[in-house]
Amino acid sequence: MHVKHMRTPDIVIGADTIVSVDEQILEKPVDKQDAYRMLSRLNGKEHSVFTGVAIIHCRSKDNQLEMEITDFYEETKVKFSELSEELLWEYIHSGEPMDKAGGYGIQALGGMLVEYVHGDFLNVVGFPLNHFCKKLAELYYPPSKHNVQHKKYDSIPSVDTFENLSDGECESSNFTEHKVASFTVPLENQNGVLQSASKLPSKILELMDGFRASKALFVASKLKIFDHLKDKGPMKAVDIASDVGTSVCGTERLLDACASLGLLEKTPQGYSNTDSANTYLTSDGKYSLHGYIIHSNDHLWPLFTNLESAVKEGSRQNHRAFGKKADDLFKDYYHSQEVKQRFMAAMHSIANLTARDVATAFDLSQFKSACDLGGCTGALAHELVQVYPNLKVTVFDLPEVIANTSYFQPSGQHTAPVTFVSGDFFKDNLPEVDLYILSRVLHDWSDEKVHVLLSKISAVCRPGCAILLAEMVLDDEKKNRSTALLQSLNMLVQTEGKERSGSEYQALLEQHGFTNVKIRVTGNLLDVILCVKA
Ligand SMILES: C[S@@+](CC[C@H](N)C(=O)[O-])C[C@H]1O[C@@H](n2cnc3c(N)ncnc32)[C@H](O)[C@@H]1O
Repeated sequence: MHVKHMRTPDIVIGADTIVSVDEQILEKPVDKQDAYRMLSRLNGKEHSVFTGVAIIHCRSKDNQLEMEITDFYEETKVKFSELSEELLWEYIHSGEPMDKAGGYGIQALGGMLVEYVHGDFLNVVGFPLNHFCKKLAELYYPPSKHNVQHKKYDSIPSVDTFENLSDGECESSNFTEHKVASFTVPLENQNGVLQSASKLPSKILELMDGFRASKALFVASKLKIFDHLKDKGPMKAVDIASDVGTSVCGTERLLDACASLGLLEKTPQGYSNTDSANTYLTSDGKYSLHGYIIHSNDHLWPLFTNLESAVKEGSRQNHRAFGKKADDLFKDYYHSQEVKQRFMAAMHSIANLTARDVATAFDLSQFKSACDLGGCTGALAHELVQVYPNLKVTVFDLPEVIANTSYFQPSGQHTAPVTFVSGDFFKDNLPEVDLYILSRVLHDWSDEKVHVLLSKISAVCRPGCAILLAEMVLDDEKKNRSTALLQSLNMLVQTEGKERSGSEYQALLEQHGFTNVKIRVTGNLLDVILCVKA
């Protein structure tokens, strides 16, 4: 680009921090409910998005041009993806700010909300640098038609006009190298006429790539790359490889893949964690998903490899994936300390992420005692006693689990009201309490076993006492967000249970004398059902 021939202009950028969507100007951070409502309205529609209002003063000297651009609106059309609650909440929980240029973080996780951009991608990100540089270049050296190439980028989101500003001299500018990593061939033929690109089934291609993307995330997590980069400045691939003990060429490719997926930031100085990698992918954060990612890699991946057999046979595939068939999945998990620890860490990470929404879905302040049956590490129990300081919570789980809970206890927290009791909820006596909690427990079991468990609870539960279920609740047509329906496949490959609809849970509960069944869809990974013993 020709800008390098001129003096550095004196540039003032104004109002760059306003993002306006449908004449709604977002100047302040919005809370997640507002964000949810606002984004829901964009579902599957095309919208004009105006961002990056620039006021530019260029002083000229020595025969160079003086320029002032005050009105620099550039209209860009953005098509928002078919938004599912799952996507929205994933995004909202990512903590991406809503209040500044690039307001919905389109260059990072926000990109998943957007199907395509007509116009200038950078304009949606914030200051329309692309157009600014183009205008400067035009003013100094009007471009010949052949210098303008049209490219199609397949990064998220798809962008249909992202002009190449290079003139050949700067073809490998940092920008083209780092921000726009993947694209297909130029679409202009020799006559300067755009060839029509065949319409790509982007959704399908994305799904075909999905397993590679998952595996890249899993391997980077296993190698603790996100831990390694936490709280550090950018690092070069060669240094990361040497610290982690991996090959330089393999590490570089993995890091580039992670950067393209928005998990890492890549700059000329090296690779660093994105904010969401720091929050969710390092192993020690409160909301770390590390445990579940490792479980997904080591346990779920081999099971999903046998999905075809699971579908043909309609049953779990532990014997094919791991060469043994235990009576139930928990015997599989608890046969070795390593597998048990991994499973508990996986449960712990999801429980931490969901506990606040589960605990607050209903007002539980009337209950004085609760028992979290199959409560595992006690993550939900600890959240409950934070929210309801007068509630005493007992975590009831198999002896192998209870013996292993100390590792997962929060430090520096008042933990007195949570107690741990070991037992088998199918066989042993259950504690007498006001509220029985079953979080991700019923989905592990067949209707037959669910009846056994519910009848045991019903027998010990006094009138007015209650059951709280936390599960991914399907809707009656089973047309939920994909997370829930993929979770259904998860249950098929590894358990005798299944995800159920609200009506199915209601019918099961009512058969055991529980009435007034209320369902709250939280928007988090788990929904909540409360019912009372008549
Ligand atoms: C899918 S995990 C859910 C853990 C936790 N409630 C959560 O939501 O994170 C199921 C839990 O049920 C426990 N469990 C399975 N069978 C059990 C039994 N017969 N008696 C007591 N607990 C059992 C498991 O050990 C495990 O902790």
